[in-house]
Order: sequence, then structure tokens, then C-alpha cells
Amino acid sequence: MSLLEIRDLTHFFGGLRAVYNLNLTLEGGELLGLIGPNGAGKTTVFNLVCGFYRPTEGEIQLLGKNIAGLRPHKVTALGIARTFQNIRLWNTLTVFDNLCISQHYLLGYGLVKSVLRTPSFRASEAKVRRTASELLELLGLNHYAKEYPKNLPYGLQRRLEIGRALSIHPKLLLLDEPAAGMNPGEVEQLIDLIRWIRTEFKLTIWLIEHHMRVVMSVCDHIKVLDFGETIADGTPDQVKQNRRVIQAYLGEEEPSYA
Ligand SMILES: Nc1ncnc2c1ncn2[C@@H]1O[C@H](COP(=O)(O)OP(=O)(O)OP(=O)(O)O)[C@@H](O)[C@H]1O
Repeated sequence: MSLLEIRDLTHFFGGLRAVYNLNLTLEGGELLGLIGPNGAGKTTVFNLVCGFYRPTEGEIQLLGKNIAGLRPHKVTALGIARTFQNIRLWNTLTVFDNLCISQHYLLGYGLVKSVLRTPSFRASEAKVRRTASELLELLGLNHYAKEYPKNLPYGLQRRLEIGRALSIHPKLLLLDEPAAGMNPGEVEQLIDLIRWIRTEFKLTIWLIEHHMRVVMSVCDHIKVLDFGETIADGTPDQVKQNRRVIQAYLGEEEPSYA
């Protein structure tokens, strides 16, 4: 069974057709890229998958279960984690606490157990802290554990946001423009990080990205949207040479594969 299957997904914002008739299958372990000019509908697709919007039409199945229209916390609980185009970290919490609080939904206790500090509460808390510590170590963020996110260099804030998504042990990780705002050195580190987390966590990853070097270096397969419609689908080499893709990008900045 495929990890994710999207069938005939369409979404309107009032009269604006943002996504039209999207079909897609994502197999476990795959790294899929979603590209297209500004306003093509990419983030809307992520928002539909994550439950931020209920689709106008269509199905989204995670391991055979229809998740279209489920609330975001339910989608997260089923194993889909994401990062955002504009980094969204809890800036009043430390780096370590950012990695703990993201796991709150995993904790199987309510107010009474937390007030009484029952053994199951303490065991869950210990597990959360252990996961956060492991991620700090794995992502090379140990030195920043007590720091506030806004004091971290930009590339490390992105890394923390990815760590926070990983903390829920997702089956599928959605990365929305992780290279946005990065300098060339940070972009190279990001490419290494994406490759590494894919292997280390045996993850399926779906990536939206404008930075063509990132897309072409890490993706197995790429889907291209323009005005909400799929205009190409294939390997990085196939997509690079596709006439419709080149035309879609010519209206704005031509993609640079450097
Ligand atoms: N909440 C919303 N309400 C109304 N229109 C929206 C909303 N969100 C997105 N849109 C519109 O839907 C279309 C698709 O937007 P979307 O953000 O999904 O594109 P995108 O491909 O992610 O663009 P970018 O690469 O610039 O982030 C655009 O025309 C956008 O203006």
C-alpha cells in the first residue's frame, strides 16, 4: 500500500481555483519535490494534506485512510509533520523546550495525572526529554539547548524547525521551502541534512522548494504545478528538459540549476 495517495484534489478560495485535479502517489521512503512558479498552489496542497483546509473536492489517503478534512492535530497524530515557509518556532521557549512541547500530543495523560505526577506521567515526561536530547545531539544543537530560537543563526533555526517535526516520529515529513532565506553555505548544509535525515530516520519526504539546486540534488521524483494544475511529473532530468516547465518559469525567474 502506498504511504500517501491523492486523488482528484481540487481547492477553491472563493472564485479562485488554487489547486485543480491533483493526483499523486507517494511510496514509503521516496523523496518527492513539488515545484512551480509563485502562486502555483504548492503551499495550498500542503495545507490541504495537513488539515488546515478542507478540500473542495478529492481524496487524501494516508496508508489507505482518508484524512481529507481531518483537523491538523489529528493529521499530526497519524504521522504527518511539517515545517513552514516562514519559520514558526516558539520563541519564548528554549531550543530544548521547543523539542519537548512539540511532543505533547503523544502524552497519554490529562490534568489529574499531571497534577498528581503519577508514574505514567513521569515515564511519559522522561521519554519526551530523552527524545529531545537525542535530537539535540543528532542535529548538532547541543550547545544551543538553553538558548532561545531567535538567537540562533538562520540555518540553525531551520534545523531546529526540522528537529521539532522529527520529534513526533513522523511517517511523512513535509518541508515547505526550507532553503528560503539561506546563504549558499547554509543551502549546502541543508542538502546534506535532508539526505542524512532521510537515511537516518528512514523517512518519506515531500519537499516544496524554489531553490533548484536543492530540488535537483535531493529529489527522486518531481511534480510541477502551474496555476494549480500539474504540468509535469518525472525525474529531475526529465523535468529539467520539459518544455512546459521551462515556459512556466520564463514568465518570472528562469530556474537556475547551479
Ligand atoms: N487563504 C487564502 N485565501 C485566498 N487565496 C489564497 C489563500 N492562500 C493562497 N491563496 C491563493 O491561492 C493561489 C495559490 O497559492 P499558494 O500559496 O498555494 O501558492 P504557492 O505555489 O505556494 O506560491 P509561493 O511559491 O509563492 O509560496 C495563489 O493565487 C494565492 O494567492
